[in-house]
Amino acid sequence: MTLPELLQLSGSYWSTCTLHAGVKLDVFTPLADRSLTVSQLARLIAADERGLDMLLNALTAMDLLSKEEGTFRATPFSAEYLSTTSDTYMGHIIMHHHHLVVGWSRLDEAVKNGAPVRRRSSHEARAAERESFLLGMFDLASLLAPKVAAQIELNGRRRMLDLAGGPGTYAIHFCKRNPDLTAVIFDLPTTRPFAEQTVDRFGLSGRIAFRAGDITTDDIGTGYDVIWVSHLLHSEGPAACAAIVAKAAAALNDGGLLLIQEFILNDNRVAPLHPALFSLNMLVGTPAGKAYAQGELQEMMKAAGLRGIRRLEIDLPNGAGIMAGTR
Ligand SMILES: C[S@@+](CC[C@H](N)C(=O)[O-])C[C@H]1O[C@@H](n2cnc3c(N)ncnc32)[C@H](O)[C@@H]1O
Repeated sequence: MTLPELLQLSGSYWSTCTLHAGVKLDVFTPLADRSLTVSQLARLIAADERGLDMLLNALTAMDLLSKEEGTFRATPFSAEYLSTTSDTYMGHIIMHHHHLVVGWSRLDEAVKNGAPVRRRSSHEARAAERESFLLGMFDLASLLAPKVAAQIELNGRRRMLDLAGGPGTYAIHFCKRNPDLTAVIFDLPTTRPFAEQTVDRFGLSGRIAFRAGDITTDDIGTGYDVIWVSHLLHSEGPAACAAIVAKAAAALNDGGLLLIQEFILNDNRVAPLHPALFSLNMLVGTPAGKAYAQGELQEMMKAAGLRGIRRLEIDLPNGAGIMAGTR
């Protein structure tokens, strides 16, 4: 690393906060299909003109707006991803990132005390935070689930459990891809409205049911041909994860397939970068969560009595990977 790169890294949260403010104030939606002056937009979103002028100029400097003759307009890119009117709006995940900033700013405390410094997104979030978290999961998973579902052979498998499935994005895409498949999304009771709305939007309410419960204490049912566990384990400590994997293995039919998607660390735990940082995200936000190394996941699956444990050859961003094992 060079010194300019170090200083750039240190101050890069300024750009992050500028993006978050733009999304939080929803400046992109009114600018998606027309140009407005600062005063016009300030009236529309009830903001101070001086502050908004600075924000819009900075967003223009960041290539998220264009400015011509004193009027601002969204770029085609920001109209596609940052306008609430777009089907590919990414604002929920950006607002989820925004809610995490306060916790990250106290990372040093979490490291000193080994304890979280913010509310847990899945269990303790306020309504607006829960919405950004769950719909943000939908934003992210929607980019990957069609590709994942296309690369995992589920021929002959009829019943899927999407364990901690959140809004059910993966259950939806696995069902779309496999016409004979039905699915159950298991998640906390507070997730139900988000999952049911999403499933309904895809016209799959007849094939995908929601089952409310806490994986650490409640029954998840039995008789599944495939169980998909995506981005759950990192929120729990090793003992709880081993218990979850064992519970999932026990809920499979003989020959059933367990699939675990996580941000997976190499066994020396210093790479890839995203899982290494994600571990810290779990430190600030959960009592015992962390990113797991591939060897740790393999051990949990082996201890649960699974066979044929392997990492699927599916190329995913951010160090994500999918482990598979058969009962
Ligand atoms: C990071 S999200 C992942 C959602 C989805 N699996 C995906 O990959 O898009 C984690 C999900 O686990 C759920 N969850 C966390 N702890 C849980 C628990 N103890 N019991 C049931 N669900 C839980 C959360 O509500 C959330 O929907």
